[in-house]
Amino acid sequence: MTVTTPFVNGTSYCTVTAYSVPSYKAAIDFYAKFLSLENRSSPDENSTLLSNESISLKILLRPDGKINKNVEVHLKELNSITKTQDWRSHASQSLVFNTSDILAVKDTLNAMNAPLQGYPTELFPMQLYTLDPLGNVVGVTSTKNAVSTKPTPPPAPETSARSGLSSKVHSYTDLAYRMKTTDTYPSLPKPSKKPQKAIAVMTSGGDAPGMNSNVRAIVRSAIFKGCRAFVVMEGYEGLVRGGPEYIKEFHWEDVRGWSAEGGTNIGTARCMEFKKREGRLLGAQHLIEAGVDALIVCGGDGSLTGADLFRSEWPSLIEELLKTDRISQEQYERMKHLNICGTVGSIDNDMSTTDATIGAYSALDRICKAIDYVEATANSHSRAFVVEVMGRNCGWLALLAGIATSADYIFIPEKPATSSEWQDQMCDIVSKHRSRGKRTTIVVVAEGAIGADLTPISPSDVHKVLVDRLGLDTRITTLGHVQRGGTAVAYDRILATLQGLEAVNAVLESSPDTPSPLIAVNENKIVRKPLMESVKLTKAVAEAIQAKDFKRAMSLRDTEFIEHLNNFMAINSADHNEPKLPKDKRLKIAIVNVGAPAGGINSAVYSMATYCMSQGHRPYAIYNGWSGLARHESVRSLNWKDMLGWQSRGGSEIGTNRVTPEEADLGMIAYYFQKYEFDGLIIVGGFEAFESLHQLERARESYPAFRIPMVLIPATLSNNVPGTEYSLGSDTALNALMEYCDVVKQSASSTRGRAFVVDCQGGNSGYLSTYASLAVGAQVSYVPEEGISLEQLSEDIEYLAQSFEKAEGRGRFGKLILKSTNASKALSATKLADVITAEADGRFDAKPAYPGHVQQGGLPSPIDRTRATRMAIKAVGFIEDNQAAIAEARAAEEDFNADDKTISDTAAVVGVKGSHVVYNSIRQLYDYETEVSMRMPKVIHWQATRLIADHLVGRKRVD
Ligand SMILES: Nc1ncnc2c1ncn2[C@@H]1O[C@H](COP(=O)(O)OP(=O)(O)OP(=O)(O)O)[C@@H](O)[C@H]1O
Ligand SMILES: O=P(O)(O)OC[C@H]1O[C@](O)(CO)[C@@H](O)[C@@H]1O
Ligand SMILES: [Mg+2]
Repeated sequence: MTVTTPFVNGTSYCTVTAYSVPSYKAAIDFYAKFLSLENRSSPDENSTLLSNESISLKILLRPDGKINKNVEVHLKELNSITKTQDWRSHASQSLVFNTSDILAVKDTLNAMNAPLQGYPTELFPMQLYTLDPLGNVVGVTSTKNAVSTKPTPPPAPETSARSGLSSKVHSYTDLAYRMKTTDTYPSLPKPSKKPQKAIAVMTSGGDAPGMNSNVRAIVRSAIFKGCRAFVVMEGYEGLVRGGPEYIKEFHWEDVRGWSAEGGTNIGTARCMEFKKREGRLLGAQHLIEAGVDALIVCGGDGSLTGADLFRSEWPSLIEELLKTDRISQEQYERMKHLNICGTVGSIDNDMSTTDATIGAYSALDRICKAIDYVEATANSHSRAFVVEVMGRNCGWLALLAGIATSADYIFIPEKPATSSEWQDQMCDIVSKHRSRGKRTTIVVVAEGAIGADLTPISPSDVHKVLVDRLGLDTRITTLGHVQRGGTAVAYDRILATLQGLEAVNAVLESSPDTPSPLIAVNENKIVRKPLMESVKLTKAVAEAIQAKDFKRAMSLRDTEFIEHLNNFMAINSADHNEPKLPKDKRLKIAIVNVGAPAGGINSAVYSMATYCMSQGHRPYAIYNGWSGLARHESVRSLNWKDMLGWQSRGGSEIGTNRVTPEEADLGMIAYYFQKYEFDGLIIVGGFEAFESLHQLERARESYPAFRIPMVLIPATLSNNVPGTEYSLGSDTALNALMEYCDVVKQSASSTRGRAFVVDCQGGNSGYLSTYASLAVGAQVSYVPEEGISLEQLSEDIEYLAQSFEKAEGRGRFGKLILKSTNASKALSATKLADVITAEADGRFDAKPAYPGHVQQGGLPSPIDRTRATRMAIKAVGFIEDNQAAIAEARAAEEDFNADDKTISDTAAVVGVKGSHVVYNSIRQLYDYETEVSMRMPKVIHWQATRLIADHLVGRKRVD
């Protein structure tokens, strides 16, 4: 090791270079120790890892004795300097090294001329550099040991348990780092006087992608909470059969790697016996025999109806079991109460009170991909396709697929029509589309589609009409079980995981008086709903349909379902029908994309424009962002035919760039706004779009043209726009990254002891890494909000090593480490992989992997497409609703007061917060809720998700 330490009293800088250090951790620790300023030391950006075993570290002090700002920022990256959680404080904090500190350094240096903690003296030659006030080196004095500029290799090890380290060095490393040797897995339940809870999970009904994530989360969370975890194999069939073959205890390792697997690994069935009391009686007996006192059922409406019935019957079932001596008095006493909880798993999305069921978005993904494929062949032949999708009693899949693929017509059970009505309607819209130049026709038919007289409508009925009445060359495609196949999309993995955790909490918290809960999701929030009422509501929909009370059926569906249906009808009719609004209410609305491309941007433009047309507004696109407008007057009114296919296309059809209005030319932009007489503006994009809205809002005082309602639809894979928990594109990116990780993980699994460090995009936001790590079950994720603390890194390496050790004999499992690019500028994924490999010391190795711009995704995910439609229509609604507020102010030229809250509220961000869609004024967001220099919201909504991701893989946090 070579250490050079230039400094003079009270002046410029102090450099430490440590070469050929036997271990990275040793180098850092040595460095910290020798400065005697553990809390203030850090390498700077020039830190280089020379090889697996060498590192160069440097710290700079400014002439005024303060640490250079870069270094300050860097402090959080390589050593959590102030041990504070608030990483942002580093950016503004000045850490002052005063003269006495520097003298202390000098003394320490001198003291270190003696062998330090096992390092031979010759490894620590030093120099004092004398600097002029500008920081130039004007003199060099060598200390006792002459400096060696060449890296000196460490001495050969004498004896060591770990190759490459001398025994002394080894002990130094261990001592200095207090290497964690504790088991990082949550401990299994310890014997306790209190009876341990035993929680069982089953999957039931049709399998759904994401069920495995649900089971994994329930098993691990139950164990983590000191309970025993059981699985019931084959759904209710397993309960009825009973015994250890069907009701099995599961351990932590039993669910390893399950997130990336489709279907359900614990089996499912449709069990007729459970529908009879005798079957349920057997089920109760078997549960009691296994000692299970809480049951979590992951299934659809049928399964949860069964669960609800089971719980309500429980007292009478156990009474009977006791009376007939099938259980003991003691078992009876212990099991007087059965806790039941539902996590809704079904591709149909047919359960009331939840926005989504586990598996529904995966099935939608399969459907949209299939329709996207069909679209190409349909276009080539100018054909019509009738696509049948699943959904026995629920049209959600057909409806959302209709929106996401801009299908021409859909059939859903909730909105039946008489035979002549649907035939006329379908033919009318299809022929209008055809006459305007559309070469393809896509009609989506839900499996449960019915006419007003309740007779089923089959794909061949539809086919016949398209052929007979319109003469279209028509084909039928029945997607069938392909829709349930494959691995879960990120949303389902995450939803299933979060619901699993909440289900365990719910059964542990519930008492005999609490109604059984169902774990639901409303917008972005996991919530508990009463199971019985949800089941009742769901049944009521089917009953209303049977009673031909379709209005009621629709009113019983979630408001989001109704919103989607109205949206579909509006964008589908575009300018083909008489506009809804009277002439005096019709507006000129502009849309512009700002920032990097993100999945769903085109869908937003398409939906905004078609919805505007249906309302009677005139939609305009500003091409190529603000610079396009300022330089080339790139404004065009959007017409329907030009946008064909945009709903499902990736990238940005109207072009985008990062230039803000002030950078482009605010004056010119205002001039064009005035020229085109825009009544409203929709900006779609990420942080630059956010900045743009802020600039335009602030410029209202000087430019009357901006005194119009303006709204931002957040769209960026970084998901860092203040005012929303969700930005368009973040789901597409998450899926792209997740699929990449699945592939890389598979490769890692094929090589013994292999981990991959995956470099993730997202700017200063760790959202993508965090959610991807939850979706793929990554062992570790590093994000900019936390940086990479050396202690944590050290802990993680040991934990990974243990984790590899534990996986031995249980099959091969590759491990993933997800690192946001900005989590550390010094440690790229490559360097991090090298450091980890060196520190793992032969126990495993790490390789870097760079998905890069693949993360922007190809085609937008169905979630991004359908949310884009929803947000675009909400954005147009915002512009309509705010006309009056701003029009008045506009008229009062003289006294225009941009600070008036009514006025400033007319420039807002539309976003999702918790369980609501909200509009937040840009002023409020920019002034109070944004860390502008970091391009981040002040409050990160997903902090808890990081802990959950860690918790589910058993990663231990150092602080
Ligand atoms: N009314 C009921 N009483 C008792 N058990 C029931 C009842 N309804 C359904 N079950 C049980 O739940 C199982 C699954 O129900 P079903 O086939 O309706 O699927 P599901 O849970 O609705 O899921 P999906 O619709 O996604 O396939 C049934 O096979 C049966 O064992
Ligand atoms: O796989 P099975 O038992 O044929 O059931 C098919 C049914 O299951 C579901 O996929 C889920 O309920 C329905 O959409 C479909 O009607
Ligand atoms: Mg069902």
